[in-house]
Amino acid sequence: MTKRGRFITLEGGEGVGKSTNMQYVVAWLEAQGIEVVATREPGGTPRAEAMRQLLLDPAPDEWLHTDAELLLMFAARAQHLAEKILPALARGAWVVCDRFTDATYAYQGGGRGIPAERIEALEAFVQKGLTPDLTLLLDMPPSAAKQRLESRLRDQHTTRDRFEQEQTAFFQAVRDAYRARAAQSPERFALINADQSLAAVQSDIRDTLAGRATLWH
Ligand SMILES: Nc1ncnc2c1ncn2[C@@H]1O[C@H](COP(=O)(O)OP(=O)(O)OP(=O)(O)O)[C@@H](O)[C@H]1O
Ligand SMILES: Cc1cn([C@H]2C[C@H](O)[C@@H](COP(=O)(O)O)O2)c(=O)[nH]c1=O
Repeated sequence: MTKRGRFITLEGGEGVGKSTNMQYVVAWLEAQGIEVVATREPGGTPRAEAMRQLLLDPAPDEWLHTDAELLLMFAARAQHLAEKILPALARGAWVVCDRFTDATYAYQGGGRGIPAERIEALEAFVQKGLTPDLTLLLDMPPSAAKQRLESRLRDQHTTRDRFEQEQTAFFQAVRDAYRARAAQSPERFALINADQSLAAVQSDIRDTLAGRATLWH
């Protein structure tokens, strides 16, 4: 019988380095001879990416109800799980995902103030018990991450999406919620100090991947 693959997620606020370090994680795992499926949320499949457009579109004259935002996050997740994540894990591939349900607890829970019980109900309905095997939480103060984000937006000539337009208090609440979740589940989370050189961050990530016994047994 094929052994189920592992599910690794990267989490953290805006601009902390998730996409940059995602590439590092994928390359490191592939160097160990592992088949890796790299993906992201919201999105990861064509229909889920269409939902991402609705969620991130800053459309200045329109608003999105917070309950609609929450439900769309889980609708995109249901599609992503069925079409991509679950089949990959079943055939033994490892899935590395840029954000997953911890982002919902942090942004819709911490940021928007939606009660955790409502998120838990949707999580149980959509995920049916699936949780990541390891979550790398890239943590740094939002003020420092904002500077990185702004320089990336300048370099890439892109504009802020709907979440990136939020104020400092929102991002502080997101960070607090992430840290609280990491403290509740230390066996799943690795808290990585993202406020250091890229080489130092990647060294911490490498040590975490190599040292997490639950991934390898
Ligand atoms: N440790 C680091 N030190 C300095 N700059 C970094 C570091 N890590 C990433 N960066 C730079 O910071 C910017 C943001 O990084 P990245 O896009 O990977 O963040 P992100 O968390 O994926 O952002 P988002 O939340 O918007 O998806 C990029 O320009 C990247 O090159
Ligand atoms: C999965 C998920 C994501 N979000 C937010 C967080 C970010 O602002 C965007 C995604 O953009 P990124 O540049 O790809 O990080 O979506 C959220 O609010 N809730 C979620 O569950």
